[in-house]
Amino acid sequence: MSGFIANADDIPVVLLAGGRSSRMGVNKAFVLLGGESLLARISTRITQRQRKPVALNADPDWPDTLGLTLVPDGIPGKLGPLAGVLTAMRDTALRYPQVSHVATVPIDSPFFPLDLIARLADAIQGRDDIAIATSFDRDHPTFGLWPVSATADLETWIVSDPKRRVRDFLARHDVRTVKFPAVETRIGPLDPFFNVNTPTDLIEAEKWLAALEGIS
Ligand SMILES: Nc1nc2c(ncn2[C@@H]2O[C@H](COP(=O)(O)OP(=O)(O)OP(=O)(O)O)[C@@H](O)[C@H]2O)c(=O)[nH]1
Ligand SMILES: [Mg+2]
Repeated sequence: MSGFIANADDIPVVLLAGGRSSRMGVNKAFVLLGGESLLARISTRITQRQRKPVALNADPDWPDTLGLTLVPDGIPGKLGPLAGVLTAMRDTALRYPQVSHVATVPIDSPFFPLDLIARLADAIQGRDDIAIATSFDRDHPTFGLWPVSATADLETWIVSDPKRRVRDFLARHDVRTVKFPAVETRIGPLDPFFNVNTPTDLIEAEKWLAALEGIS
């Protein structure tokens, strides 16, 4: 579809926190980085550029949403990150019926680019396009813009595909990838999508945070 424009200001954001945090051993959203929980950091960072209220995809008994609207998965069984994406799409269709896309941002990447949603939105060329972030030649599909028009396809695929690999779902759609550059720090280049999955990652994230002080 030509002439389609995805306006970043119209795109709602859903933070993804519906995983098991099995590698961290405790709920990742509440581990502290620089004295602040990952969830609080991500929430503050996203609201710096975000106009619409931000929702949180997490378990229904989540202890503290920090004022974000809680949107638990509708399908049981913790079927992986795309279960969170599906929840985001469904919630968007319900609450913002005019909107073409929803953005997802996981709660475990505290240095994600501030221009993330604007740049992903710029890459969208049609109402049905997906846009995902890449850095250092790696895709980061949990940082994505997802067309609400793909909801039915994801609903069917997620309960029928035996492997549920994100790249297999992406292969069913038109995907735009957007490259984000490394962030220069005092100790070298940082991948803006540095991911905190383990206690060791958290220690490394503290180093990056210190190396960024006064920079971003
Ligand atoms: N809704 C939902 N989100 C998920 C699910 N699995 C992972 N996610 C989210 O997808 C993002 C990437 O997942 P991971 O980094 O592997 O996080 P995780 O699954 O909590 O951690 P591990 O158990 O250590 O793999 C995180 O923001 C998770 O919260 C799921 O089954 N349902
Ligand atoms: Mg992760």
